[in-house]
Amino acid sequence: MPKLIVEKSPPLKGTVRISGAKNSALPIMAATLLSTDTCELKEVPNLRDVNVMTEVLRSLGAEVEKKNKESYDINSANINNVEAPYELMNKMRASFLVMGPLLARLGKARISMPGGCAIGTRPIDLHLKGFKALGAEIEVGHGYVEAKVDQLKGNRIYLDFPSVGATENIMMAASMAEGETILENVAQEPEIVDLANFLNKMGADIKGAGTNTMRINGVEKLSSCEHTIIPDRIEAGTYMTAAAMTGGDITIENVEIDHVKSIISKLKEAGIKFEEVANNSLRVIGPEVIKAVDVKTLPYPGFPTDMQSQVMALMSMAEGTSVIIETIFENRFMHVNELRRMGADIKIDGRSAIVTGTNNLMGAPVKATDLRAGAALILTGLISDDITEVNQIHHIDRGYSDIEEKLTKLGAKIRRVED
Ligand SMILES: CC(=O)N[C@H]1[C@@H](OP(=O)(O)OP(=O)(O)OC[C@H]2O[C@@H](n3ccc(=O)[nH]c3=O)[C@H](O)[C@@H]2O)O[C@H](CO)[C@@H](O)[C@@H]1O
Ligand SMILES: C=C(OP(=O)(O)O)C(=O)O
Repeated sequence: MPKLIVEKSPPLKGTVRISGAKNSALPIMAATLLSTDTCELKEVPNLRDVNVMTEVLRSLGAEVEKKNKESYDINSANINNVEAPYELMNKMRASFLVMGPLLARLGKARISMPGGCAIGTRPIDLHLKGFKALGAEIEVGHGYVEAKVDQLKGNRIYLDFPSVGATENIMMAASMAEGETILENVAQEPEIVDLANFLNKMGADIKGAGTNTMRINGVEKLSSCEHTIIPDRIEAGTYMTAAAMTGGDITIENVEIDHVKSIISKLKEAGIKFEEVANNSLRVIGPEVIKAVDVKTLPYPGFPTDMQSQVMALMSMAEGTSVIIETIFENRFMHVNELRRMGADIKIDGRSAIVTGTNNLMGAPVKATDLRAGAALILTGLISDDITEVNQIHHIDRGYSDIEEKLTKLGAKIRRVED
């Protein structure tokens, strides 16, 4: 199994370019199933999850051509299969996002139920509530969700929680339903806006994306379009944290500054300096001493749960004690045990982690329990004495394009080895 070897590194210096957002690319790739024409996607990140979504689309009958490292042509004119089996679902939860498009396009879908994962149980009740409200009959059994409908019909739907995935799945289905759908208490993440922009370019009629209410007028047909995926705000936040922890001075290119406001605001509070150097470029300067700050994860525009473990790594070396509260996922503290193995002083009390900074962090063999946990361990490895060996890096490859190349270019000591 490959692993990453990370050594104590000098302050990071130089420029890093952020890739397209995983959490935009995946729903947008699923949304190409709605089109009877070719969709051209640019800035698709080079990730394991994108490869899995490619496999899922091909298994449904779509033609997916990878034109170069980050551009794809996808044609779903002849999709002919409505089943996403366990073998594919099991590789990536976001595969469930094909359910809405399949229902809208073919009136049927049979999708393996996504299980929980290292960060929580992650139910799909809100997705199903939305499909039912649009007129679909749903049956759950033997590990599969089966849905069928003659014609989806617009409705008024209120989400009990602004789930990102449920918002995306329902908006994709509603974009080809008969009549108007009013979707309330929806997620407002930038990736929702990117998906709405993509669907609208294909001919959909979606208004209000980025607010808590969307109005979707169903259309009969969606066609071709060209679209560039927005930059990954979590990847950007991770490199900001790397610069902060190493006391570095780096420029991050291809970052949508509006999308990282909550991250910048928290990092500024901790003493990190930022300068907007050009359109979509940000200079990040790490201070000599990081100040402890409290963090609470929230739906966008609040502080993202996908940055919680990285900011915990930062607080592990801060001056003072911070409280980090995770409100989105009930079990997203698996990285705590690994950080403790590296000398971090962290106590858990329910959904809160109390982190007391130390300057005695030390390298150790550790495992990435999930994608962002892996990022936190790499970050901690950059400032720890001796060598950190990060195992189970398939999680990291799900969501960080070329991470060791990008970090090496900034002066980090990191390499991938095969065991
Ligand atoms: C591929 C992708 O875009 N993944 C992101 C997406 O995941 P994902 O779309 O799975 O996250 P959700 O916003 O749906 O989940 C948030 C919370 O809602 C709960 N919930 C969700 C759906 C449902 O039907 N019922 C229910 O109870 C979940 O268990 C969780 O506790 O948003 C998360 C929250 O910002 C991010 O951490 C993930 O990186
Ligand atoms: C939780 C994440 O992703 P996913 O929803 O794909 O598991 C993440 O990107 O941190």
